[in-house]
Amino acid sequence: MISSEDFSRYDVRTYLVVSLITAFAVWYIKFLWNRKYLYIYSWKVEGPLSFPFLGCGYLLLGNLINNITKQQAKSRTGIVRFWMGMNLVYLLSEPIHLQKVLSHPKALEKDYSYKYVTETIGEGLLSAPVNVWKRHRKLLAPSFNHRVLNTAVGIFTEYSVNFAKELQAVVGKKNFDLYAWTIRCTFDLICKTSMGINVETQKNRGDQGILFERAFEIMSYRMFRVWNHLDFVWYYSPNKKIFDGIYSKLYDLLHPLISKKFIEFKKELSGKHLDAEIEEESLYEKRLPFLDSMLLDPSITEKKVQDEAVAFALAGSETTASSICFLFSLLGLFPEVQQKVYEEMIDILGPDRNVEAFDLPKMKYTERVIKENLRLFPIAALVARRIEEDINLGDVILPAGSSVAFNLLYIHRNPKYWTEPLKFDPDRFLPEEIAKRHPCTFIPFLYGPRNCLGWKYAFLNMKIIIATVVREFKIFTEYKSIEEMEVVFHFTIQLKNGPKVWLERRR
Ligand code: HEM
Repeated sequence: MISSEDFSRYDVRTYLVVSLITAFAVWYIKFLWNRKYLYIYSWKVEGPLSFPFLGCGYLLLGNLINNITKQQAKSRTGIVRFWMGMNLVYLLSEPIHLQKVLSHPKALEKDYSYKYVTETIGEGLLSAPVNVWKRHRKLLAPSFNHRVLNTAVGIFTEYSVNFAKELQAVVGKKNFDLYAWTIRCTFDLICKTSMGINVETQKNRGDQGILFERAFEIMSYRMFRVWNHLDFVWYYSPNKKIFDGIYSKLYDLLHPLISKKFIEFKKELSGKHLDAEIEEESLYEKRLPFLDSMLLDPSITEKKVQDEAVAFALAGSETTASSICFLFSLLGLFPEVQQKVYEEMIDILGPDRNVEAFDLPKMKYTERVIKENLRLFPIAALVARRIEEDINLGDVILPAGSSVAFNLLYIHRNPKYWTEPLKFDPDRFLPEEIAKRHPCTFIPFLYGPRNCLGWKYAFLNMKIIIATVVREFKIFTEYKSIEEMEVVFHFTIQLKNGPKVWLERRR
């Protein structure tokens, strides 16, 4: 028998549940109504099946980049829309669309998902909101022109020579961990050139750089596995603990050194009048580590410099190291290309001379090889921006509040613009061939005002490493074709089964 007390308790519970459901339904309808224009616009563009709340989240499971590429390959218009949770995202691939959006002043803000990058590594250029980004980019850009970069060639050479010496230890060893060896070199280099700090991971065989691969993997879990967006899920996830461990290793290494530098620099500058022209000129005359140009701004805080240092350490070392891994596999796969690179280096440098700044523009064939490597394997393969104002692409309007994403792997292998896209052919980058293509068919460093700040640095770094290594070693790989070189996406792309290379001494 149900007593009257039970009955009223039951009544109250029902009342509470019904009220909660009604409140949620009202909130949800209002939420949908406020965003109705997003839904109306989205219906006009083709895209995969999506579910309430989850959107097309199922595409993000498994091999994310492959799943997205398959969807794009089906598209007739070059625009695919999909819902990432409640976020409307347009995937663009037509060069004219890319050019318009990437140069648009209201498409400079990074996508919502970068919030998780900021939460984990702070507000560096990579993920900073536009107001912070503008100021920092202006301060840092002068350090990344050819003239200033050339002042650092001696450092790049010294570290690359050490890299080649270190590699002697793995000669003949099949499937050694090339990434681990390479990132020690690129990490030491970025710390030295951008912060003026000797971290010596190459000498000590340190693991800070190696951990970045894992850090990027975890960061992409946070961004693309939508349940990790819920703070309480992330907070208790084992990945968070691993990430925090990696971050604190990096922080413990960089923080005291940067802190000391910050205090010394501010002391040195106090009372001095800073003239913009003198500041820039001083970069050429007395080589300053790149991040020092930030310290010239009296309003800059130590936290901002720390955030930028971490962003540079990640963006500047991991990308170049991964790119070198792809490149070495390709040089192993195409020995005739490797031979031509070797001959070019012998022509320019002879067998023993170190690279100097004036040698770099002469490395024309090697530059084409680097570009063809970046076409086939664009390291930062998936990037996204937020649309703050409606952008009209002709047939389609990208509504304010939506996002755009660019799958560079698809753009760079699109058969509409690249004949035999899986053929490794550096001569696609002969000047006369480049002239035939739209500039946005090849955008490994993106395009427009928020492109990669370090692209010239990356070329310089890669050219010097290649010049040093190919004169010492012949590179081999177990891969038999480019099709076999399957990639996985972890914020950057990596070879699923590693570079599979080994080295033999040339002399
Ligand atoms: C092969 C090497 C590299 C590739 C393929 C690459 C690619 C990219 C791409 C595609 C972006 C845009 C990311 C986005 O919008 O989400 C980017 C941004 C950036 N990269 Fe690179 N990068 C490379 C090397 C470097 C190096 C060596 C540095 C530093 C020395 C660097 C520093 C940066 C910075 C600071 C940004 C943020 C720029 C901004 O928002 O203003 N990158 N990079």
